[in-house]
Amino acid sequence: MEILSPKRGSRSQLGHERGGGDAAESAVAVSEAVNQRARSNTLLLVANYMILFLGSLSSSLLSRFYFVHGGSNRWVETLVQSAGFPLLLLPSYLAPSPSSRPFAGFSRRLVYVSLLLGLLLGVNNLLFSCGVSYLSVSTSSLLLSSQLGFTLLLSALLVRHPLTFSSLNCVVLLTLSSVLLALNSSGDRPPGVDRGHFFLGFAATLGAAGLFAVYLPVTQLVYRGVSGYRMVVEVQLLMEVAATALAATGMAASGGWRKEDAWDLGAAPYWTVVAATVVGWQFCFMGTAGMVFLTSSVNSVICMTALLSVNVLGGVLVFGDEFGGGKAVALALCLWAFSSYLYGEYKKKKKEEEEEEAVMAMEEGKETARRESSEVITVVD
Ligand SMILES: Nc1nc2[nH]cnc2c(=O)[nH]1
Repeated sequence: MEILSPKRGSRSQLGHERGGGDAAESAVAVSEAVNQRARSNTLLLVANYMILFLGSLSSSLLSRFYFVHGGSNRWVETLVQSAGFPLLLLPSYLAPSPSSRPFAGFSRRLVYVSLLLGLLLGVNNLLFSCGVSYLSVSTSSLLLSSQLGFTLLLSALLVRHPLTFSSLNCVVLLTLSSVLLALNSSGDRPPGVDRGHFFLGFAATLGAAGLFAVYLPVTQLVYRGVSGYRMVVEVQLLMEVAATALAATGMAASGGWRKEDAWDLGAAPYWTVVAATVVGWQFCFMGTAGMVFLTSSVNSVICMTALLSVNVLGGVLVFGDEFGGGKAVALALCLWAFSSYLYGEYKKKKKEEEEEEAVMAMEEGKETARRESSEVITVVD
């Protein structure tokens, strides 16, 4: 997985920290510094994978729970995806940063770009919740898997992401897994959804897949201008403020937050589900943002789409959905695609680190030799 520029160490800084000694000693110091940096990046990455996994699974199951128990307001399902943005103030204040003032590194342009991207995310959220409410889980998973191909293409165009065998192979296998999942879905059209609404859900989900494929690489471009993880959280916070404003305006225009008469579990479970969904979505989107920052938009969309299949399994375990041979093969295909992709990327990253370490050690060796020879010349003089 490529680790983007903000995490790379400064060679001259690392080299001069020792201030003298022989080449071997300096090389060890350089190697230690590189390893330390790699270790903390890996830790952050693993934490992000876990956050994304928890967020995706919980938000998917809770959204399903909401609709299963009579919830029907698509604006509510749109709003909950971003309304938890104040929670991001927590990691924003906890994240280590050279500057203590929040949003200190923000130019006016970065604020505008973040808000604009947030509006795009808001439209995506609305389309996504329309799809979830009108389609079965497997049909929406199938349609959303098209975001893999779109993102691969747009990332190649916008951020010059290299098309590797590992990523292409994974995209093809995950797409096959989703097709298989859809072919094995028993009730394609959920009860109570007429043909018109079914096709509306179909078009909305394809729209969401397309918008997400634009959102991810553009976000990756924006992250080239940020100084660290804390700024990533702050960009995400601004995006979600804009997405929330969009959802709140839509909800107000459609009559505000009305009591949902068809809800069959009472007020306390209703608000508990809404609150838990808000938290779940924050995990999901922060996991995605961190993944884009630490790796790439392609890696991020691969993780999100692989999780769609895991969410289908969650539906089987929690809601007792049918689990036939087709779903089992689809899930196995998905796990195989994802784990072979991760392994391929891990090997690539290891090789890159070794190469970088070798180059840094060589440069450090040259620098020490140059310093020693100039000291000899001074003594002779
Ligand atoms: N378009 C889109 N929106 C999402 N929101 C949360 N997950 C997704 C996803 O996989 N695709």
